[in-house]
Amino acid sequence: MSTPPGPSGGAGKLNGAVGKAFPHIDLDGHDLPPSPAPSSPRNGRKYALATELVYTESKDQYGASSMPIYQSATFKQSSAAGGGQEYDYTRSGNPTRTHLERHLAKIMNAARALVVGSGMGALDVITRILRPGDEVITGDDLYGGTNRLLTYMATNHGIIVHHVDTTNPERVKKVVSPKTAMVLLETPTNPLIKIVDIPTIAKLVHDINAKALVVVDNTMLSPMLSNPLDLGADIVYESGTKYLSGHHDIMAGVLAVNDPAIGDKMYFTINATGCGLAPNDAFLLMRGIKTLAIRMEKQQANAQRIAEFLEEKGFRVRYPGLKSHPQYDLHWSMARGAGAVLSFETGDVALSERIVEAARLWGISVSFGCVNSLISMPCQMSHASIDAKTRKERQMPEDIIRLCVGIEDVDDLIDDLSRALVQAGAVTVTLDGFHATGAPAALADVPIEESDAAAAPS
Ligand SMILES: Cc1ncc(COP(=O)(O)O)c(C=O)c1O
Ligand SMILES: N[C@@H](CCSC[C@H](N)C(=O)O)C(=O)O
Repeated sequence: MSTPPGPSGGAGKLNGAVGKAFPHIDLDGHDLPPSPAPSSPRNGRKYALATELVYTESKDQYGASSMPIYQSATFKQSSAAGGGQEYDYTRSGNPTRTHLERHLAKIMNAARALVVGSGMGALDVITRILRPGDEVITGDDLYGGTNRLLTYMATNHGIIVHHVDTTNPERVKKVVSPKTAMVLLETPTNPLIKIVDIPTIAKLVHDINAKALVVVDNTMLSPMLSNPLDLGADIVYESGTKYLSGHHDIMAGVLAVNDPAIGDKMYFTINATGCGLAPNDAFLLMRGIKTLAIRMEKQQANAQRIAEFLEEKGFRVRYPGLKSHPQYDLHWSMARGAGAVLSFETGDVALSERIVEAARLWGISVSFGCVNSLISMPCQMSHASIDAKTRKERQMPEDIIRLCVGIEDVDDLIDDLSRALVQAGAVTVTLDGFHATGAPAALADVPIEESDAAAAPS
């Protein structure tokens, strides 16, 4: 199979990183979608992001090229009075964690970054800023765990949560009030891959209530593709379990801010509750970050090919790298890439289940952002904590299949998906290609190349 051009040429071309002198032109000379100018350097950032990801100035006394793991709970003090050392106890601070936090602050364009034990742990730290009676505005296509934590806060801690369609800034505007303490945004949303206009919402929220905090979950893009602090967010958090670490071998959560007062509040919570990231996990996260650019580039190129393949076959595909995405321009005005998560519908839950279970190379797992490709049914897996009634109200299709694309050979991924579609009965293969076999709305009617047909079971 030949490689089709990506979104406006070169899927996953990281223009901010690749062509910093010419931010709208990638090195192959393709025009790229409009994107914001590279963010202004902060925290001593001198190079393009791909370089900064691997570039660190370790203060290690032996010049170790990789920051050592300070696997120590406590640190010797030089005097009974405490001695004023930087570290006394790992819950309060640890050199490996500090090294990672400084590195993250640099790549997230933040004055300060903090790391905790998971993405949900990061959101928990943020929600502890809230007081009973505070109002939170958030989306109606929200990660299941985020929905669960906000529901818990509403039930047990007197927080009022408004779920609105955040893809429409006017809907957000209608509910912002002096009681609004926080506006929590995800973009692209998961699993419906809807795009939220961060700059417009941040401005309208701050214009109405300057004290309201705009919080962005950047898990779906990572700092490689977006820096929401530069788009008007007050707090950015992400699950480091995903793209940042990239290998599904740790859980981690990352927080980033520019306002030192918010940073101090969050640090207080981390020390007080003991949720800071352990040194060994900090080491692994730091190691993962160094390959973020190259992983992301390959994952996006693969995702683009797969999204185009499924769309060509007649499925309804949601991916911001496709020109058919209704918010394509908005996405590219805020981000430097489309990411590697896409979803598609079959029109039939049982058919979707059969496709998922027929895949071999694609692992049936929750999570995303890893080097391995994953397939899942969000309504039954990652978003199962949102009850069926709420899912229906929020128009989440029960049959939706989510693909989280890894770094494997893309033709192997497409062959495996083709075979799963055939085996599941979504399509049948004849000598002249794929033919729909079931309910028309559920099926793709697609000619495929002979090599794909050969891969399908008879
Ligand atoms: C968008 C999003 N935010 C936050 C989280 C929470 O991250 P973690 O699993 O690391 O707690 C997840 C997934 O779990 C997610 O998909
Ligand atoms: N059983 C877990 C599900 C985690 S979902 C992980 C990830 N965010 C995804 O979207 O796949 C839970 O209940 O939290």
